Amino acid sequence: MRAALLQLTSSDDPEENLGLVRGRLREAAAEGAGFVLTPEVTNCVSASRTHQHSVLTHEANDPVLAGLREEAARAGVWLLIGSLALTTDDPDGRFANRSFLIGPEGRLVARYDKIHMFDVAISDAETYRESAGFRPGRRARVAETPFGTLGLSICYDLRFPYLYRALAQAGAEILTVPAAFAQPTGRAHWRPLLQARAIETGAWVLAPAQTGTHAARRGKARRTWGHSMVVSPWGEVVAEAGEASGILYAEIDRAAAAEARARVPSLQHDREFDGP
Ligand SMILES: O=C(O)CNC(=O)[C@H](CS)NC(=O)CCC(=O)C(=O)O
Repeated sequence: MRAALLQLTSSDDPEENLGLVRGRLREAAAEGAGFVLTPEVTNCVSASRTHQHSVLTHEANDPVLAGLREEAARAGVWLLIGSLALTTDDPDGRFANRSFLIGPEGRLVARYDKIHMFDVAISDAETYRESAGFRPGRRARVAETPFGTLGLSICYDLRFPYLYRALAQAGAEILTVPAAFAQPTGRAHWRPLLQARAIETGAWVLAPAQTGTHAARRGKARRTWGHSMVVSPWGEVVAEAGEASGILYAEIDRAAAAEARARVPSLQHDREFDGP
C-alpha cells in the first residue's frame, strides 16, 4: 500500500485549509496513494480561543469533515484526518481534538479524541495549556483496514508509551501520529520518540506533521517543527520530510510488522512486578 503523508502549514481559516487539502489529496491519489494522512488540527491552527469559537463547528456540521469525506470517496482512498478541532457540548466550552478514519467510499470508520494534553512550559517565551481549550478523550481506538490494523493517536500522546503498547497488543500494526510539534521539542525529541514507539511495538509509525509559521489573523502566529516521518516496524526511518509543506510517500506492508515481531517478540513478554 502506498501511503501519502500531507505536510501542511494550516492557517486559522478552515475553508482555506480545506481547499488546500482537497488539491493535495487528488495529487496523492493520482500518484498512486491508497492511504492519505493529514496532520493534527488540519482545519485550524490558532492561538486565539475567540477566533476558534468564531470559526469552528460541531462534528455534524463541520465543512472540512464533510468536504474531505466527499474527496476521499471521489478519489477512492482511505483517509486519516489527523485531527480536526471541533466544538463539543463541554460545559466549559472546550473543543475536541479528534482524528477521523474515512473509508474509500467516504464512510466514517473510526474517530479518536486526543487523550494526553500538552500543558507544558518549554521556555519563558513558549508555553502551552492545551487542556484549557481542549477536552481530553478517554478511549483508545484501533480500526481494521484491508492493509492492516491501525492504532490511533495524536501528537503529545507520543510521549506515553503505554498507549502504543496497548494499541499494539490490541492488534495495531500501523500507528498513526499526526502532529503539530513545537520546534524546540521537535528538534530534540521527535525522531527518537517515533523510532522508539516503532521498535517497542514492531509497528509502522506514520507521522504527518504541521510545519513552519502559521498565518494567524488573531492571536500570535504559531511555529511547528515539520519533519513528517515514516518509521518501519524495525525502527528504520524510511521517509522523512524537511520543513517545506508537501507530500511524503512511503510503501507500507503489514508483513514487515509480523517479521519484526517474530525477530523480537517483546510485545508478548510483559511481566507482572512489585513496586517500585
Ligand atoms: O492547539 C492546537 O491547535 C492543537 N494542539 C496542538 O498543537 C498540541 C497542543 S498545543 N500540540 C502538541 O501536542 C505538541 C506536542 C509537542 O510539541 C511535544 O510533545 O513536544
